[in-house]
Amino acid sequence: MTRTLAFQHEAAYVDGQWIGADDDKTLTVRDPATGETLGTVPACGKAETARAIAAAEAALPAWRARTAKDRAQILHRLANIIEQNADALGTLLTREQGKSLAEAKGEVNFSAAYVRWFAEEAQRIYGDVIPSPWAGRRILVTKEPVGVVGAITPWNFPSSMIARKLGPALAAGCTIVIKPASQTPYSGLAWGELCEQAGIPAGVVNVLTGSASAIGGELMDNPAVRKITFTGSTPIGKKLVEQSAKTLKKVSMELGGNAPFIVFDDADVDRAVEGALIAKYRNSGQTCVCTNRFLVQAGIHDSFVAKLAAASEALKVGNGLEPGVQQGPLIDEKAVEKVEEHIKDALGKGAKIVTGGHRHRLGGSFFEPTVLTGMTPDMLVARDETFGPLSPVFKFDTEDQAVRMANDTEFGLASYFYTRDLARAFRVAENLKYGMVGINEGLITTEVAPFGGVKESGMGKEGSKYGIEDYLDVKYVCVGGLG
Ligand SMILES: NC(=O)C1=CN([C@@H]2O[C@H](COP(=O)(O)OP(=O)(O)OC[C@H]3O[C@@H](n4cnc5c(N)ncnc54)[C@H](OP(=O)(O)O)[C@@H]3O)[C@@H](O)[C@H]2O)C=CC1
Ligand SMILES: O=C(O)CCCC(=O)O
Repeated sequence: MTRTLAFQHEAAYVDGQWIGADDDKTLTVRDPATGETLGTVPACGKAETARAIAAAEAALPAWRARTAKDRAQILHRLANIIEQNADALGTLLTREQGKSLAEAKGEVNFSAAYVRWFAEEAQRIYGDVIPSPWAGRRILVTKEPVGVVGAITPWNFPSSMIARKLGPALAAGCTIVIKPASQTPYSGLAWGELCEQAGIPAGVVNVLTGSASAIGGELMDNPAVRKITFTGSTPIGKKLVEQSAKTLKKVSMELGGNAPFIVFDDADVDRAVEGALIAKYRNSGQTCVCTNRFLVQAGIHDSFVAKLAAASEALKVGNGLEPGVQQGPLIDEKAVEKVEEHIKDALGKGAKIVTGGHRHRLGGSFFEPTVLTGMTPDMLVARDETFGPLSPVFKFDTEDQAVRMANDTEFGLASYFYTRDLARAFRVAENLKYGMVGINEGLITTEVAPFGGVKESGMGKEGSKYGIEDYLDVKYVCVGGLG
């Protein structure tokens, strides 16, 4: 096993063992900032996945039999270990993903926060006693772990997307098989070492890298897996829902978005620009809750655009390991091509570049933070998630028009708007067909609130008291013969 960075494992973690692929095949992992090869990970397939599922199934009875307090203590220990190693885990994350070290460490600490939150929730899995319609009987409701969970996670948050799945799964008494994204597998494999250090028994957590279709296929087909949790693109999410229907598993899907960021004439424009920067450029625009469309009311359009452009231009682009860098590279060349395609399409239909618009002089997959104006609904970016540092500004006149434009998408994940009018705040929040709404705030993700979308952005919630429900089955017990 080669190991150059702390927590960098070049092996999959199955049943408490570090293993290679059966055929010794590997995948290469690159640093998106330098193009340098970081190392390899096993290219596992169906057989290794079946063994991981069998290990998770074997570990299930003992794990679910532990007291909630015991599971909570272990999860708190896991959170402590993550926090103690935030620097090393953050560095590993920046190397494989590209985001700035500050954001990477923030993500790692956020992982710890999820684990800690669910350590607490483990102890609040309450049932009910329902008033019985029959004399001599009692109606009890209990909640039980669903069983083995299959988790598939993306490259944009290679640590925290695992935390929001592993945390509730383990808290509920489930065991888990995780497939991290192939571009960022090390932060996923690091969970193996973290769980080992926390004393989580072999088989409770398994992490496999390799072929998405082979690992995913086995996770979907194997009847022992009772729940699938996925974060990634909508087309793959739909495919997994279809595949998992053969064995009728519970599913949670955190899929794509097309977040509107509406700024009304009565907004505090400086506050809106501050929120816009984080809602747009966090992780270089590569989050599913990133603003995809700015909708700005005519009266403040020009001043908002001028301030947003100045702030976008001032962002420091570079290798995420360098001090002060705010914008790392995009994940790969394909991601850059998508941003270019959206810009080219918009310019062809009449948009204007206010700032940026091109590949960054640093080369590779670095891209200039970009602001476009003169946007219209027929442009690609109005429908399709850019997943990059592109701020397209659409102008509107009335509140009704803004809400109509915001809702004119098949997605429904995050939305944001800025206003100082209280009645408008409630009206617009209620009319936005989104799972999450930020009013006068551009960063709303927290472990204590329910994260999730409606429409084609998916189903299920992660984080909060709701986030554990998908990992539980409700059982009704009727006790008779009580006289
Ligand atoms: N909601 C979100 O947070 C995310 C949204 N996206 C959106 O999706 C676009 C494409 O990104 P991309 O990385 O390709 O997203 P994908 O949905 O392809 O990948 C997400 C995860 O799913 C896995 N996967 C891919 N194909 C299958 C399959 N057939 N069966 C099982 N698992 C599979 C991937 O594995 P592998 O890495 O091995 O291919 C990865 O672990 C982005 O530009 C963005 O718009 C992307 C990432 C996160
Ligand atoms: O992009 C995602 O899938 C999750 C975003 C998490 C966050 O907002 O930190």
